[in-house]
Amino acid sequence: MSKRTLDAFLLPSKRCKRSSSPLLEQSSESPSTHDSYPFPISALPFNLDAHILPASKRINNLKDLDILSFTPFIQRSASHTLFEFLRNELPWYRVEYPAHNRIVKTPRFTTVFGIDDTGIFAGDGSIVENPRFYSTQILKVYKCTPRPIPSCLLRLKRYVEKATGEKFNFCLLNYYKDGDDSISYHSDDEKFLGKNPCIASLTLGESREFLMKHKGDSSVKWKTNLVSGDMIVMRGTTQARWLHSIPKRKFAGGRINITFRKAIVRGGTENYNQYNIGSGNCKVFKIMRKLIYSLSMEWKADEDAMLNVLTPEEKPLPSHIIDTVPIAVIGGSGFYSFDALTPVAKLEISTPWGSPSSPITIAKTASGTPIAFLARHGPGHTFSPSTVPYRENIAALKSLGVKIILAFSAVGSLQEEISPGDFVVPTQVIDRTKGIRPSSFFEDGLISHVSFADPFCSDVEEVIDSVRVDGLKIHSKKTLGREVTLICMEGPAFSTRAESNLYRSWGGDAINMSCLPESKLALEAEISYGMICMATDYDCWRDSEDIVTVDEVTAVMTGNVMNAMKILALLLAKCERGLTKGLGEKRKGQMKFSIATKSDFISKAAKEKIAFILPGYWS
Ligand SMILES: CSC[C@H]1O[C@H](OP(=O)(O)O)[C@H](O)[C@@H]1O
Ligand SMILES: Nc1ncnc2[nH]cnc12
Ligand SMILES: [Fe+2]
Repeated sequence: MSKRTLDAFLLPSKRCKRSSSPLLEQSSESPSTHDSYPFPISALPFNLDAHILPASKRINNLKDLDILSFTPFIQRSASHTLFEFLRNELPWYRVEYPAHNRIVKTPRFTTVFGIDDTGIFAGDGSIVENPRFYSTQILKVYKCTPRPIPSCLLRLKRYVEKATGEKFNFCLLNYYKDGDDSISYHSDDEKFLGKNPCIASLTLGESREFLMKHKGDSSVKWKTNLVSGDMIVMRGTTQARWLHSIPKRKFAGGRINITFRKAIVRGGTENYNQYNIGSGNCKVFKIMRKLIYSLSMEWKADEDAMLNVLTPEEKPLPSHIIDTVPIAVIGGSGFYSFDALTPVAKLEISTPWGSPSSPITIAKTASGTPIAFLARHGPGHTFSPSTVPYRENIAALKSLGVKIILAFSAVGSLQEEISPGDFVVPTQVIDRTKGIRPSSFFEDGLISHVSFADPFCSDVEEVIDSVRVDGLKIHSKKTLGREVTLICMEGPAFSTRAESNLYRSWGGDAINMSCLPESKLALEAEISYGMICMATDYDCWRDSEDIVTVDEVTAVMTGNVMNAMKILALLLAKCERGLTKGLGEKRKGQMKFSIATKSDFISKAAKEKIAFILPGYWS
């Protein structure tokens, strides 16, 4: 099985005939290795030859400005796949360095590869003097350890060199993880680049504004919106006479910028490594990369899902969400962010009931379906199960047009056969919350009594029950041959032994604290809601050594992330396909049978408020 990220998995396979120009898989080249790399860097698993567009436009109508603009240089959809690949495969650094008695924190991730013109890498990775270098300098040991350009970036460098007629020896990359990351006004005019350096800058991922102003006259300005796949080449006196910046931008998703440069002397290598790798460790993305790597190595394709994903469109992702978002994922304990798909926006939504637990992240699958992600307890787990703003969460998702919710939850097992690490798909709930959570959208003289006989949408339940992951036990109506009952308790303390045994005597299979009122509110909002539970412990009914602790819940959850991601990839593909066949429509229009209050008695304010989740009922 070839190596795939979640995005790549959702892209059409070679067998999918509907794709006009898919990224063809490249014959398997080994990863690049070097003593200076923190881990081997994968080769490009796809061939970009058919996705390079070398036509450019020259912009030199302002004084001292000379820019070649390629819009785009790499076709849009291929550029997003490349973004995902580089974000996951490269070692990224958040460099901090001392300057003027303070610590400067670089507001973006960076990484750099290359060596200045005085040195070259020999076949064994050692550095030798460049015989073509005309200086009489004798190669001294570098203070830093230069890193050779890995094969994935060498391929890109060759495309760029061919299109520009220039030669480069460095790839310096910036990763702006979201709109809070930025770079202030500067110019790339270091002496070690020589006079009038040529710098090629390639954008991948989210679009960002690129601002330029003249050094001598700041009223002379130029700006452009750099979209994924675009490349600008700054030449001539551009660096000497102009400054450029990427300002912060609210709600922007991730963007990678690759600059190709040519350093002439050794000082260039020292400088680039000091400011873009630093002396710290590469954090965050190394960990994520490992997770995705091992996940994709073990990947077993769901053939059905593979053949039915839609062709990705050849258009840039919009910087703001204009489409509706049909599918949402709610992450529970231990599942606070959704990194496997590229985020395209972060939305702060306010509802008539207030704000949700966290900003809602929007990502898109390869076929372009937007997916919303919301962390139930907040990104830092700051809401207890009793204080989660459930109404705000469901209302915010509904306002985006969400039809299907896939809700994840960490649960205790109440049955011997459900071991920690197993997944459970509940079909029934017993409410053991204490009435302190607002559990209905209907108030203020607008009364509704909806049937909660089926707390989960049977269509979504069926989809969840249809996916299987090798080595993972899933307990469901199908495997157990009966209803699967979840107890939802108030908490925050876990149950007493007497309670735990009582729940077992009631036929409880699993226990959590957060299914309610979430599933009830989803029903009121006519959203098809299903829950995927991950068993983390045996609660306290079994014997004294087995008493549940948060540490245990977190540890099991951490070990389970890979299974959650695998299930999620399959579920998203199935739900996406299901949308075209009516999945997510089952509860539509159902609420009209539940409203008890006569229309004339409902206040205008109450109608307006409820229209946020049920638009059109009284319009
Ligand atoms: C952290 S242990 C108890 C906590 O875990 C579950 O959270 P979630 O359902 O959001 O995964 C359980 O419901 C409790 O809120
Ligand atoms: N034993 C337990 N009881 C309630 N909620 C839980 N979430 C995870 N384990 C749990
Ligand atoms: Fe720059």
